[in-house]
Formats: sequence, structure tokens, C-alpha cells
Amino acid sequence: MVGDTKNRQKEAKEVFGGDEEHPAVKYLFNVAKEFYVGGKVEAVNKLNHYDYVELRYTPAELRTHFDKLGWSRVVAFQTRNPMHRAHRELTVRAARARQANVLIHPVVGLTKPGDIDHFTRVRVYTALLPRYPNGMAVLGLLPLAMRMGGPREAIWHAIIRKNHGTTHFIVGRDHAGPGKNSKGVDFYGPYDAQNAVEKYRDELGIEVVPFQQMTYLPDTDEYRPKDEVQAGIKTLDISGTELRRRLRTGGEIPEWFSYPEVVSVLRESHKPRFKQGFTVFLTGYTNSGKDAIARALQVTLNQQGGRSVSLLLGETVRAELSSELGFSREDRHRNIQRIAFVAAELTRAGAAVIAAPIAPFEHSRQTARDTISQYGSFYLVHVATPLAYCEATDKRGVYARARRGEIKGFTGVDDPYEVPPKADLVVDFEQQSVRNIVHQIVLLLESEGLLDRF
Ligand SMILES: Nc1ncnc2c1ncn2[C@@H]1O[C@H](COP(=O)(O)OS(=O)(=O)O)[C@@H](OP(=O)(O)O)[C@H]1O
Repeated sequence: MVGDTKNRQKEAKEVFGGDEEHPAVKYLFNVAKEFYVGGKVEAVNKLNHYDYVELRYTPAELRTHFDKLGWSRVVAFQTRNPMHRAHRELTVRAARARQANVLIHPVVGLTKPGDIDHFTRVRVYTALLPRYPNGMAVLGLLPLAMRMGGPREAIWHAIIRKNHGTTHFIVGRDHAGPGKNSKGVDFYGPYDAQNAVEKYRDELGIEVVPFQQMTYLPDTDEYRPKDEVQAGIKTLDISGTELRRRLRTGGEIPEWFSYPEVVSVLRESHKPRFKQGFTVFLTGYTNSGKDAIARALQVTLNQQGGRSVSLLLGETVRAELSSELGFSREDRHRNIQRIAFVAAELTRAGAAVIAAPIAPFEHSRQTARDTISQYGSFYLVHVATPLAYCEATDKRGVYARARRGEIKGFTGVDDPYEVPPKADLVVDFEQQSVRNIVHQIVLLLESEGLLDRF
């Protein structure tokens, strides 16, 4: 049982090092349930996967596969990232030094938030494989959820690789480490993982191969281990962060860094800004002008072309998605979350979404922002037209009906509107024309690179 705090604290300390900011420690205290189940495992049903089935091997299948290939010495390479030329070089070097073959054994379960999804990565590994000398390497996928547990995780990874029939295991600098905590302190020392696996090497029955940090030497057009490069020799590297930036902006990725076929797979999954979806979320009182602005923005974006444009007016959503909901705080929140769900899905698919509900509550707007911005940019535009103006120009007479008490809990009359403290743009229909407001929104989108070119 893990339920009591003492057990959890012990596990947090012994397994992950105890830092309460560690993602697995947070999981342990906030998500893990009360009981663990232990004992002999009996398979009931075979686990079914529907993606990359031909690249998935059970430990027994992989051992048989190595037997069939006549491989007796195999170096396993664990990764949760795309592989480039440096990785190809380091794995080939590891194999050469041990007269072994290579198993590329990427984790395709849960990895670190922000990692490139496994669908893209597997396409990358498949594209890279022909770059190995014929018959040197095999690719197999490992359905494992990483805990980012550093040294303890490295030992666990080594046992898993041994069970899959490999004799050597490459352990990297800060292997399975989650980086730094909020104070900038590393969760683990850079060599803790290598030392831990080395320490239990005999018991584990698998040999550690330290990961050699490779660097590119432009003058001789070759990769070499960083620690073997003499002082004064020019080297080139591109960090993971820099690579992600170039993918986002469409920046150049040179051939010395990666293979064109690998880059083209990565580019397919990283659309440039001008092809990414986004949501413009207008909030304000009834008759504040938000619907007119939303419609004008819709035609402006349609004229620009390149994306499909979806309009989610308050009225339409109420009729099509939320017809059973009323105007209580809970129902309004639910209504906004439905809008957020639809907008998030459309944004993910690359559309431009314009939503225009009243959305009077900050909590609902913030939740919508969180939901949508996982998939694309989100802009909150507060249509801050004064209530008196909205009411005075209301030709439909809804405010008059609310004032007479015929509509209860009407926003601005007898129900609150919380002013957004952090809108991306604040506009006022009393002071500005629709054309002018739409132009401001277009300028905002343009400044973010979303309208660059189609
Ligand atoms: N009690 C009450 N309060 C506010 N609004 C009311 C109410 N009852 C009906 N209506 C009409 O419904 C429209 C507002 O719906 P929304 O979905 O935008 O509101 S919310 O965001 O869920 O709060 C809104 O129309 P538009 O603002 O034109 O979309 C109102 O005319």
C-alpha cells in the first residue's frame, strides 16, 4: 500500500531523489492511488497495438530475431528524441568498438512533456535506418512510460534491454533526467546514471556503454567525440531547443546536422506559423458589436485564404450545441468549455476559429485558453463597449425585456461580467469602427507570423 504519506515520502526519496518538483514525485503525491498490486504476472490477453505493428517485438520475439540474424553481441540505444547524424555516428562507433550490432530501441509510451510525438519519431527512425551499413542495425519500439527517474530508471532500462536480448546498453549523460528544478538545480548529477548502471553491471548482466557526446568538425566534415577534439579546432552543434525553433520558423537545418529525409519527416509534423491554426476569442456584453466584428473578421480571413475559417457565434452555439443549457454560472461555464473543445479541435486541424460568446467569467475564459493553446495560438479580444451604449443601441430590445424582468440573470442587468484582466486586445465599438477593429486583430495575427504568406 502506498496510501500513507510516509510510504510516499520514502518512495519519492529512494526512487526519484525526493525533490518535490520532480514530475514523478508530483505524480506520486497528486495522482497515484492508494494501492500497488504485486506478485507473479499472468497474461490474460495479448496487448494490442494498432500503429507500427511490424516494429513491435516482445522480449522473446526480439531474442529470437537476434538468433535468426546470428547476432550475439548487440548494443541497445534508448531514445525519446528524433535521431540525427550525431546519433548515427555514436551508435556505429559503439558497435564498432564492441564488434557488435545495434538495436535502436526508442520509447514510444509517455515521455517528457514537450517531446516530439512518437508517430513522428518512428517515421524519423525508419527514414534513418538505411543510413546504417547494411545489416548493422534493427529498429524495435518499446512501449514504456518514462518516469524521468535518472539513475534508478537507467538501471531499470538496462534490465529491460537485457530481457530483450541485448548485451550492451548505451547510457547517456543525465540519462532519463528531467533537467533542472525551478531553482535551476539539476535533479541528478550528469554521471549518476552511468555510475549506477556500472556499479551493478555484474548483477545486471549487461554492459554499460557510455554515451559519447559527438560534435561536428566542419573543416574535416566528420563527427568526433567532444572530449577527443583538440583545443582550437572548430566545431558545430545545434541544440534541441534551437532545432525546435528552426522547425517552428522554417529556418535552415543543414545537412551536416541531419539527413534530408529525416528533416523532411520533421517538417511535415512542424507546420510553419502561417499554416498553423489559431483561435480569436471575442468576449463582451450582448450587442457590444462582437458579432459584427466576428463576421467581418471571418470574411477578411476568407479573402486572405489558406485556412478554413470557422465562426462560433454565441447564438449559433446555444442553438446547435448547448440548447439544453440555461444561464446559471455552471451552465455558462459548460457552454464556454464546449466552445473551447470545438475550437481546440479545429485549431489543431489548422483552421482559423473566431468565437464570440459573452463569456462573462474569467475562470471559464482561462480554462478555454488552456484547452485551446495546447494546439495553437489563442487571442482574447475584449470588446469593451460600455454597457450603456450596448443597451441604448439594442434594436432587438433584449435589454428592455431584461430590465422589465422578463429575462432573469441577464449579463450586465442582473448578472455580473468580470472584466478580463489580461486580454490580448481591448477594443470599443462605441469609439472605433468594425473596419478599424478588424484591422487591429489582423495586425496582431500578422505580428505573430500567422498571416505571413500562403
Ligand atoms: N440570462 C441571459 N444572460 C445573457 N444572455 C442571455 C440570457 N438569456 C438569453 N440570452 C441570450 O443568449 C445569448 C448569450 O449567450 P452566450 O452563450 O454568449 O452566453 S454565455 O457566454 O454562455 O454566458 C445572448 O445573445 P448574443 O449576445 O447576441 O449572442 C442573449 O441575447
